[in-house]
Amino acid sequence: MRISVIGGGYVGLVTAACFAELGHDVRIIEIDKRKAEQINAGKPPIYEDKLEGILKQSIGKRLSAQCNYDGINDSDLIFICVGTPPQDDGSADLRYILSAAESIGSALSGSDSFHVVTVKSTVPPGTTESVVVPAVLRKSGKFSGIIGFCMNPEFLREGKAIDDFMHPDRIVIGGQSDKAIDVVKNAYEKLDAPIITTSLKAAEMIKYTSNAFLATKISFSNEIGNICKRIGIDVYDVMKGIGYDHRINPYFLNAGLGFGGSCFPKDVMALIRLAERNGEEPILLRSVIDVNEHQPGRIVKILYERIGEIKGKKIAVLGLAFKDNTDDVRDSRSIPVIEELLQKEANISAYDPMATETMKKIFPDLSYHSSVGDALEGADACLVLTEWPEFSRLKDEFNRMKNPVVIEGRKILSGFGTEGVCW
Ligand SMILES: NC(=O)c1ccc[n+]([C@@H]2O[C@H](COP(=O)([O-])OP(=O)(O)OC[C@H]3O[C@@H](n4cnc5c(N)ncnc54)[C@H](O)[C@@H]3O)[C@@H](O)[C@H]2O)c1
Ligand SMILES: O=c1ccn([C@@H]2O[C@H](COP(=O)(O)OP(=O)(O)O[C@H]3O[C@H](CO)[C@@H](O)[C@H](O)[C@H]3O)[C@@H](O)[C@H]2O)c(=O)[nH]1
Repeated sequence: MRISVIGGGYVGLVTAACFAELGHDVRIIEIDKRKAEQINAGKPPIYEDKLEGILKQSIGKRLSAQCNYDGINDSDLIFICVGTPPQDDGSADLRYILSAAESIGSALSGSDSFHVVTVKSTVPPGTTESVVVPAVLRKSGKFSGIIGFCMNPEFLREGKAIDDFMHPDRIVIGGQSDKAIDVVKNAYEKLDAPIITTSLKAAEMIKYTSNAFLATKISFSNEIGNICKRIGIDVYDVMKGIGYDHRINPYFLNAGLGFGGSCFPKDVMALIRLAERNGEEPILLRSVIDVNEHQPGRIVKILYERIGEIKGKKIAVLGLAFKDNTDDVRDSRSIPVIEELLQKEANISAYDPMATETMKKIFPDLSYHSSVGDALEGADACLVLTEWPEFSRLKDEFNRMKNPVVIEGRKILSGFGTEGVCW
């Protein structure tokens, strides 16, 4: 099958690489010339496990990137994977979606064959119908039915994106017609996963609901963790105890600094705005955000309780990425922690296995180190902010600190009597 993927960012690149791996001919349209060149050189602009290997195998054969929309009228299936960042009020900014839809429409204007335009970006319910369909039809000069429309949300996690794409729990396809849905189904035919077909709007809502539910589990664990901390209970024991109940399950119950990344905070906020605009009071979703906003401040409060005045002290910060196995720092929980430490005039000594360069764009003046040991040298305290597995193996490195005060965001260290933010 011939597929075009609009947007060569995280989701676009992973989607394109995986479809190429599944044997399709894939063209990426990425307006950022530098990114398109990097992709064509087999160098992913983002770090993602296994991505570079797949890219190198496919590029120039079944996969290519370009900056314009030329030739997409050859494609049976076109995926829109552009960003939907938050606006100032938290609602989703749909300008990239609109612009991509208009460009697709113009590019399809001369074509006589059937194409399916599929939104993979996370968009508020109603967007495909009210923004994408009219823009594509207007610019192409075609009628509904000549072009098919689907919405196929993506559930990949950064750091595990290739495996998530290739082994999904389910594939959700919302569509206007069976004919359009069948084209999308065919693209995935080599994958072994249940396919759920719905309306366009329901598919869009499934994505927000999935992220909001997972974020709710995390905020719930954090609230229980905060109570546990007060009364001397390890919340990780408690969550293990409830996670064996199959109605609950053990996933996404890890308490700590809360959820970061480019999806959960933005998508829960967008859902809140959607509810409000439709006259609903999203009481629970607001609490999910409230709990999340408070977690980073807790680690600084514990730090103050342990070492007193923070001004002028050397604080080692281990972990900058929003989670392990990525160099992505978008909405990382380390950002509010570092901001508060800087406000209190701490000297920050930072280390991350992968995210130093990305974090330098936000905090250029921190003292960054290339090893944990160097970051810990002479430190008055250490905060562990990201759940990198390599931190769980740390031992002698802590001997380089001035004071053995180590406070963890997530429970990954063992055997040091370290303290956690909520246990
Ligand atoms: N990052 C994730 O893990 C993840 C997972 C699932 C879903 N999503 C959703 O997928 C969407 C994309 O997220 P992302 O993280 O890949 O974003 P991103 O910002 O990394 O990538 C978007 C890319 O689209 C390009 N672009 C913008 N307008 C364009 C246009 N008109 N034509 C061609 N290219 C254009 C940008 O230059 C950028 O490279 C968002 O809606 C996001 O919520 C993200
Ligand atoms: O028990 C947990 C699990 C995760 N987190 C944090 O939650 C955030 C998000 O983690 P994760 O979901 O693993 O990463 P993402 O790449 O943001 O993936 C989420 O967001 C994507 C974009 O929408 C979806 O596609 C995925 O299904 C969804 O898991 C990170 O800050 C994690 O540290 C916790 O605090 N506790």
